[in-house]
Amino acid sequence: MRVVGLILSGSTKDNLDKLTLKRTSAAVPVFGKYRAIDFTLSNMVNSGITNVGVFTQYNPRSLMDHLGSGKEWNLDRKRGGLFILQPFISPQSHKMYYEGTADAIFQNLTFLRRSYEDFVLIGSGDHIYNIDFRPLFKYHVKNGADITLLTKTVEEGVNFSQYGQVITDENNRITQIYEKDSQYRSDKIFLGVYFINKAFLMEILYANVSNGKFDLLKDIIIPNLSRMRVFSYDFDGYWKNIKKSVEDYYNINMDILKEEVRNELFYSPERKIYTKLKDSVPPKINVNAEVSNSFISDGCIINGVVRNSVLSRDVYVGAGSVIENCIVLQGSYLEEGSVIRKTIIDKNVRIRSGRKLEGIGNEINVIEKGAVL
Ligand SMILES: Nc1ncnc2c1ncn2[C@@H]1O[C@H](COP(=O)(O)OP(=O)(O)O[C@H]2O[C@H](CO)[C@@H](O)[C@H](O)[C@H]2O)[C@@H](O)[C@H]1O
Repeated sequence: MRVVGLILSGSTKDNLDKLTLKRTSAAVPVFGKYRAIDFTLSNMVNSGITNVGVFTQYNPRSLMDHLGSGKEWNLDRKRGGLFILQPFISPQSHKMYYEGTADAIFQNLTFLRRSYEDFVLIGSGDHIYNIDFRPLFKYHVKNGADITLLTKTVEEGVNFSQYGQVITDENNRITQIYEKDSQYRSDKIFLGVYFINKAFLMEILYANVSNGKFDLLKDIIIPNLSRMRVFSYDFDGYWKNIKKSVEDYYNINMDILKEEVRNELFYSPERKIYTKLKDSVPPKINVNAEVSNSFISDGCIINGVVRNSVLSRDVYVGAGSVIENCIVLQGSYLEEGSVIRKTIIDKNVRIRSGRKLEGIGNEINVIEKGAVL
């Protein structure tokens, strides 16, 4: 089946506070050496997609630097490959931004029109999961669907006001979607992934975007549900959205210390998660260091204590320093004798000797990129 991939990562709003002051949410580092977008991109490639467009507009530099030519995902190709789709000026439009998800795709309709694929998979750069989409493709065709939405049945404790709640009939056809409604309506939530027949997508975009309907879900699909054949395909694996809150960002990173999450995300031989590789040396744990239950990336040098933490590349931990329940991003440097607990330290931070930093209670401390404390 010929499928073109579109990755939405042009949101101008997220709840990640200082972590997205200088990068877009799809480019936030996760699990030490990855960026959030690696998951959706790898999932698409692992499902046989070889033509992918990435929509971006907010702070795109680090995302573009990460994606490069797409070679890490085997997408530097003569035919198809990776395309960065940013807003642009043309004789038809002087709009310098995407007003919503449908608008982003509509402004790049030429990309779709010129693609030779018949189906479109629309995902988001913010989602952490490992899936084979091919059974979903087959299910879509079997149902004669116009659109298939990826959904998940969730347990209690989900903040429904951040998700779309989905109601289906006995054939899994979607009859109603309550978008970001704080009231409980259904334990099936929409995961922000759409599979659509390309001709159908182009038709609904033509009919709606020029009439000011800029959001694919809220303005186009939800009001027209009864006129479309929209089905739900349930995914029962690990799935998280990185941009919902700093607390979620922290907890997702910490999840990698759990064996079952690690196994599901990273140890499937046929579905690897690819990322941009750097040539840092392997980590060095020195004689008096003590490291336990932690993810340590290449280039790190550890002289102190690291417990229950995730360290990105090239982090230096001085002698006598203690890092506990922390996420430390690339290039940060802890001088001797500092103590850091329940804290996210962004890139290239320097923590002076003897400093003590701690998130209190449920609060997670975040140290801004480049800070010297
Ligand atoms: N103007 C724009 N241009 C380009 N890209 C843009 C854009 N605005 C947003 N995006 C991108 O589109 C995706 C969806 O973002 P939204 O902010 O519209 O919805 P959200 O992720 O909160 O909810 C959605 O996803 C959750 C699952 O996370 C569902 O439950 C919910 O129903 C659904 O609306 C994100 O990847 C975002 O970066």
